[in-house]
Amino acid sequence: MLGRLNHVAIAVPDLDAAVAVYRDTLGARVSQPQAEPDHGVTVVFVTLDNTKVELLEPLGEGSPIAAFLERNPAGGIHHICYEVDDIVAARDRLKAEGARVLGDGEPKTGAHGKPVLFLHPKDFLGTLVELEEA
Ligand SMILES: CC[C@@H](C(=O)O)C(=O)SCCNC(=O)CCNC(=O)[C@H](O)C(C)(C)COP(=O)(O)OP(=O)(O)OC[C@H]1O[C@@H](n2cnc3c(N)ncnc32)[C@H](O)[C@@H]1OP(=O)(O)O
Ligand SMILES: [Co+2]
Repeated sequence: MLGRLNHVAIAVPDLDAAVAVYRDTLGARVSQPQAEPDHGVTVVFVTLDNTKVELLEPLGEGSPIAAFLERNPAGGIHHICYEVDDIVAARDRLKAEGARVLGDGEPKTGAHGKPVLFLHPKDFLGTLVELEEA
């Protein structure tokens, strides 16, 4: 079911400071910040040869990453995103196996303009998993 690793996401308290670390200290290619109000985050993508790193800063009230940053004030790895060919088929298969799909269970449009879903970290070895349709 799983395809490529699309991105690893890092939640950060200060996006400008995080961009400086990746762009200036690590010498990586970084995108412009992209507000994603439907997801409660602002995103910057770091493009690597084989995958991406997604830097996430909370946006607005009730951001889904707010509690994570309260527990990890310096930031930390927040989720891992895998590509799937058919996100609805993947969701239905995972639900049938007892995995919890977060939110209302319907795919939302993610930062790449493609459908995404999130799976509960307690069902996946303590790691929040995002699925993105390839
Ligand atoms: C930009 C769009 C998109 C893209 O295209 O890439 C994105 O990436 S959007 C990214 C932000 N959106 C989301 O993360 C949506 C899905 N996430 C959620 O709904 C919530 O974050 C959550 C997973 C339900 C957790 O919310 P929280 O408020 O922290 O809930 P709890 O406090 O009840 O936590 C329950 C339990 O799970 C542990 N936890 C929480 N977050 C993580 C995590 N990121 N990784 C690992 N474990 C996590 C938390 O510690 C609790 O554990 P216990 O204390 O042991 O109960
Ligand atoms: Co993501």
